[in-house]
Amino acid sequence: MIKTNQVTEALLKVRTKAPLVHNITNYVVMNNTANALLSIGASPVMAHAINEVEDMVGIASSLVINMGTLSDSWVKAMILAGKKAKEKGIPVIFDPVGVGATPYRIEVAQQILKDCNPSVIRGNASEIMALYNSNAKTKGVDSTVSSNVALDSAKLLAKSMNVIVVISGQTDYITDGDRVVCIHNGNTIMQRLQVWAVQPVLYVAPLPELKRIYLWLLLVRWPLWV
Ligand SMILES: Nc1ncnc2c1ncn2[C@@H]1O[C@H](COP(=O)(O)OP(=O)(O)O)[C@@H](O)[C@H]1O
Ligand SMILES: Cc1ncsc1CCOP(=O)(O)O
Repeated sequence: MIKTNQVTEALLKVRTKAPLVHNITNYVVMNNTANALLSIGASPVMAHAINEVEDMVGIASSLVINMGTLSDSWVKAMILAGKKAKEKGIPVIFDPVGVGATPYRIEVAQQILKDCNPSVIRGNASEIMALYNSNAKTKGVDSTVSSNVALDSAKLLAKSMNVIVVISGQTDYITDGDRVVCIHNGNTIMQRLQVWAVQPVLYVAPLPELKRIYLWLLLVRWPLWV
């Protein structure tokens, strides 16, 4: 059971410390991601140059890896940054956008899982199923099944990798493999627009108050984050 004061304290910590959040994220969501982080009091930075990602991780409080728009140099940067984050002991939040759609995305996602040891994985149902079972196929960046269909895969993935897995969809699920938290406030209009979830940590200002719980749960579970 999450207590209200834990939630308030976590949010206050973010506002007080304004932690630097290093994002390597796709071109589609980049701007919304920065604004969402700013609106909760964090300090975002987007950096994907191979020559600087390790230094940026060196001064960051967490690293977000979103593989929405991939290229070889971006993948190299993601791996370098992820390894450095692991070495430094800061959380890595992984959004395996479109995994299962192409062999390249499956290969990259598996490499990130192996090398970067994420603390949180956030995806839609198809992505979570494809991450757990690389034979599962997806169509693109949107899910072809509803979020409850992926719950077993999410739990098994969470248990086997010791991560928190978040499935977004009509109902959002958050699991550590044993416990499951459900957030029932989806709206089909949101499915028709890009970047509502943006990142695992970024349910913020323009959304209903309930969405913030999503963020708080993650912060409470990962106090090191801030
Ligand atoms: N099928 C759906 N029905 C109702 N709401 C949905 C549905 N799919 C997604 N949503 C809402 O949109 C939010 C973002 O989910 P998703 O589209 O998977 O994120 P993103 O666009 O970042 O990939 C969810 O948390 C949920 O509130
Ligand atoms: C349409 C599209 N194509 C590649 S990434 C992307 C957006 C994905 O958004 P999100 O990172 O919120 O899943």
